[in-house]
Amino acid sequence: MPIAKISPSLLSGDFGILAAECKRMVSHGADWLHMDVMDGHFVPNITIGAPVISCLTKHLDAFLDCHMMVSHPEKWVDDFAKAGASLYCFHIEATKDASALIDQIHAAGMKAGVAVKPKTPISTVMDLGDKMDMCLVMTVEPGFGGQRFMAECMPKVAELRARYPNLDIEVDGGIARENIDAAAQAGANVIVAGTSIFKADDISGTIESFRTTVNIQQELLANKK
Ligand SMILES: O=C(CO)[C@H](O)[C@H](O)COP(=O)(O)O
Ligand SMILES: [Fe+2]
Repeated sequence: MPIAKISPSLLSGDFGILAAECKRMVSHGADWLHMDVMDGHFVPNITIGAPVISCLTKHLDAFLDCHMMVSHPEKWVDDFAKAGASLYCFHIEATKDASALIDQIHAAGMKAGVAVKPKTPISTVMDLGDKMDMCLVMTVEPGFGGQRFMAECMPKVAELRARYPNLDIEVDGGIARENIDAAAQAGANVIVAGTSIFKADDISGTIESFRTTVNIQQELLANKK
């Protein structure tokens, strides 16, 4: 049974003090740290690249969940591996050979994730379930934080969970206390949240409530089988 992993999105943090923001999230109970990498081409925004990850890993020892919103994801695998990224999650829409790219990521020593945009059918990644380490089902159009959660993506999570009971399934975009139940009931166990965590009055309590909700639902799903 996959356990909850809460991965705050640093996109909502202060990039001027990024290492301190990462440490702050870990001190509040974050399991992973979600790093949104945007190239201004795959998505209409630019954030950070491998040099920033490389600087960060000198200051902290944390699981870096890198969400690669980039065209040509094959190009950056070695740079991110050298920089100390833990998980390299590319978009299925950005590559012609996802299976070969997963092999490349594994050979470089990272875990491999595959992301799908809201309008991309889950069938595009269904056969990769035994090969990838994680599937990211986007719940907003990638590119910006602070958008509305798209509940209509939940059937994709449920379909993937039904076929792969042990796969890490991540949801990303607009996740908050109001919709964590829907995400967890569908079967998501890796929760990305930027706005709702960074803006919370009680950050530790928010992270803990996401974790509890996911773990309860995972147990229910496991007992249903
Ligand atoms: O991938 C992303 C945007 O493309 C971010 O991870 C995501 O939007 C998280 O921020 P928020 O919780 O504020 O929506
Ligand atoms: Fe993301």
